Amino acid sequence: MHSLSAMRVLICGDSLSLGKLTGFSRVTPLYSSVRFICRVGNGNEPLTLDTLGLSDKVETTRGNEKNKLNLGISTIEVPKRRDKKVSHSAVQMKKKADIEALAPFAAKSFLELGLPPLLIERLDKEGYKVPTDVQAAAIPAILNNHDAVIQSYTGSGKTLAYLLPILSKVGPLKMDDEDDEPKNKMNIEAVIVAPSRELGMQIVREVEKLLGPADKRLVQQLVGGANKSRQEEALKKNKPFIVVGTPGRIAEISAGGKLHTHFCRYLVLDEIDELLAFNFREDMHRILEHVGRRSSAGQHAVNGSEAKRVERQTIMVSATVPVSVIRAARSWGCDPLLVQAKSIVPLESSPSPASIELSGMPSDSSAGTNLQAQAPVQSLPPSLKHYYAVTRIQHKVDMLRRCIHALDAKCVIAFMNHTKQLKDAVFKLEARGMKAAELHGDLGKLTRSSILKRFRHGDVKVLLTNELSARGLDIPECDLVVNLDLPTDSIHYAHRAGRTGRLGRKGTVVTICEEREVFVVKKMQKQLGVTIQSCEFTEGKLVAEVENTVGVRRTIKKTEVETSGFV
Ligand SMILES: Nc1ncnc2c1ncn2[C@@H]1O[C@H](COP(=O)(O)OP(=O)(O)OP(=O)(O)O)[C@@H](O)[C@H]1O
Repeated sequence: MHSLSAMRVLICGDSLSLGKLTGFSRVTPLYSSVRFICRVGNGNEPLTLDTLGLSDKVETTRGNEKNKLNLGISTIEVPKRRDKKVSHSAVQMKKKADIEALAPFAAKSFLELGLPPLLIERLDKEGYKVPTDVQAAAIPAILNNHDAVIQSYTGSGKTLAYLLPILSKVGPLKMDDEDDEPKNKMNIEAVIVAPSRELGMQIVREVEKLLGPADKRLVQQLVGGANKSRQEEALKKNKPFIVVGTPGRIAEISAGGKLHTHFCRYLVLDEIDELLAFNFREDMHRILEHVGRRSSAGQHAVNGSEAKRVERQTIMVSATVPVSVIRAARSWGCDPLLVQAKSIVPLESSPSPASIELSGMPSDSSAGTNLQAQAPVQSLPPSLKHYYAVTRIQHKVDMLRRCIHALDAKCVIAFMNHTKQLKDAVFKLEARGMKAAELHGDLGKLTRSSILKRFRHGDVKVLLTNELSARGLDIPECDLVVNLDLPTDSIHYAHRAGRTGRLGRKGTVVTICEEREVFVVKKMQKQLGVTIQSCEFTEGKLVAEVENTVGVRRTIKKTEVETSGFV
């Protein structure tokens, strides 16, 4: 039997404005709701990536006891938005029915999550048999119409965590009982925003895979750098129900009147903390104001009154969720939930407990935008091994080469901070017989995608790149990430590092730095809650230094490191 162990009541109507956060104007929720959450023990073992034959040792910051709890979520609509009070007993009366809507963390198959048969068939065909933890948590929450912030470590399957519930409700794979026709045939039903073209195209490919060859035209990419007129023609001709793009291009086509998103049901903001960056501000403003918004009379505001917002579902996603995201989510969404692997909690009113737990450090309650103070403790895959090696600046590329040999790495991403240095590093590696290529934003879209293709296919062994490639890129074969320049903070470290060790695979991250930079590595180690070991590359081997319990340094040869499972 389930036993009720906790209940919370949350009244919607956050007074925090987005303008305070990012300079955007306020986004007003259309309605208010009271949502209550009942945790019940279910006695089942939660699903882990072990069931996929992959390791998953990450625990949520809420502790083991809470990880074993399941969560029932439900919403009672309340007529008035801000000040209507709902009695505790009314919430309790609803409680029993809501327990039915538990997120099945222990799901062993996609069927258990309530996905439609056609979609499950497609998943099966593509080799997706078992949901990951974050998918098992997020899919029921989104299917139950909740706004959500999805946070879990890099490579844990967040893309399908939001795509699957959306494809269950709209498009050709949707459930039988869903409306057959969108309210307006020209209308887009889901908009997915990503901060880079590469990530946008990767999401498009994922949707295309699931839709299959016959229906893949029903997803349209709207990424920058590509031909805008062609994108507009495709929108008109193919009438896609879902678009995926970068903020600039989506906003541009929308402003030109070629993208009809007023009736849109879903807005997904992938890599939300990156989308909050200043350079996206105006485009994001337009997207948030237009997607899923319409006036009560057709498309226009009546008597100058502000257009009302329809019940758009807003889903925000990232491996790192600093306070700025929590605040934006409260402002843009309606009673958003924080969905993590094996944990669903409401984003409660300030101070923000979620971000405190994520950081493992006290929250900056003032501006809430100090990313460096918000360490992404849960953002790194558990399978990753971290090292740093000290050298002089002029020897960094040579050390990279020795590092690749020592680890016998097959597919390497090396990060530098300045575009100018990339070419030089490529030249040095190629001169030593190592296939390398540079990837950065100054290259054209076609060049970028052709380089990525060669890298994915193994024709290029080392990809030298900058921050452009740190977010979201999924190259499962990548077995080594090297920081040739230090990332700006621990959040950037986490996203760079997350290009390897995806979905439980082994991966190694090596930061090559100067002696004077070691303290920064130590600081990131502390913020991230991982061990970044000092190492050297000698005689073709990685020689790691470990500190024993009494603080005396000793050196272990690579063979020793291997036996203890470090590499
Ligand atoms: N249920 C599943 N079974 C098998 N493979 C899966 C499953 N879900 C996702 N994957 C694969 O796992 C890999 C990582 O997924 P995805 O890119 O969505 O991770 P992510 O959490 O979004 O990472 P990041 O934070 O870096 O963006 C992809 O190759 C994806 O195809």
